[in-house]
Amino acid sequence: MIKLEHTSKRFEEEYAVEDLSLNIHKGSIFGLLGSNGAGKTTLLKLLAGIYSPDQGKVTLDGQTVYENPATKQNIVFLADRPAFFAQTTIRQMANFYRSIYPTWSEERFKQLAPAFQSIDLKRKLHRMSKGMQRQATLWLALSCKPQLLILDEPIDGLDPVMRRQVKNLLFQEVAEHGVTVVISSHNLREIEDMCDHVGIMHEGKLLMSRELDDLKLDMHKIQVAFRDERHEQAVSGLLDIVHKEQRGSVGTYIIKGTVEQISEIFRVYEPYVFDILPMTLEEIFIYEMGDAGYDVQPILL
Ligand SMILES: Nc1ncnc2c1ncn2[C@@H]1O[C@H](COP(=O)(O)OP(=O)(O)OP(=O)(O)O)[C@@H](O)[C@H]1O
Repeated sequence: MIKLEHTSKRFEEEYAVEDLSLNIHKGSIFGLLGSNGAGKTTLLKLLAGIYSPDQGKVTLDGQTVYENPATKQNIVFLADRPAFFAQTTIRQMANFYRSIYPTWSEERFKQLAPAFQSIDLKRKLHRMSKGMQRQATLWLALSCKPQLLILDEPIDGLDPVMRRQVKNLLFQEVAEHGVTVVISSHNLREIEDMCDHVGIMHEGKLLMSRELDDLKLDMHKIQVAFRDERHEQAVSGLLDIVHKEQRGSVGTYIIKGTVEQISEIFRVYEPYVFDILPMTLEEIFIYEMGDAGYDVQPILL
């Protein structure tokens, strides 16, 4: 379990992360969303033990991360801009990683080679394209067999085939080795595809952290047309309505609650239209955050 407790990080007088508490469970893929400057990279660097918190603490399985080599050996952080020693090949970087990660697995490195077959082991990393460098860093990271894999914008710069490949590799890591993955992204749809938990950051704070399935079960879009106007007033008093739009006789409601609870209340009045429509994660966020008092569109899009 990764735990941040009332953690803050300032640069000069400005908070990049402010009084942030968060638990990330082992074996989950946690997606961190937020606009530019929200504090995502700073949070990832706190998790990786690259930054020391100004206040609060960051622990992995109860052990402080910062300045704790024994814990940091279990963590790999891939920055949004891959960094290598000048003039090195992936084979040379692999030797370097092997020297600092006791869990490095040469067998795994070889097993993964077919997934990264476009990468020439002898080519200098600084001569590779950005997307190829990303692939190379992921290959090295997975070969370290970390407990915690922290990825800053991992999909950025990859072509669609490689995107799918990376997603599959991450799913496989979680399923087979119980790795915990934390990913930052601006892209809600990528996060929806890959993650089971999601957090939204804004101005250094965590606005929301939830399990994706819970979010989807907790809010519904309903289209309804009543037989009598008074029925609408009657149900309004019984439901947690987040948003409502009326077009002619058909109303579209966004309502919090389970499908069963909501359906039961509407069905009492036997409306002549009653449909439950699918909601995208983007819509769920917009309404959920709107309900909490935030206009989430500029935060996410
Ligand atoms: N090393 C640093 N020195 C000074 N200020 C910094 C430093 N790193 C981050 N900041 C500031 O902290 C705030 C959060 O930055 P951070 O890079 O964590 O955001 P982000 O959500 O990752 O942004 P982006 O999506 O643009 O990468 C910003 O205001 C940024 O200017």
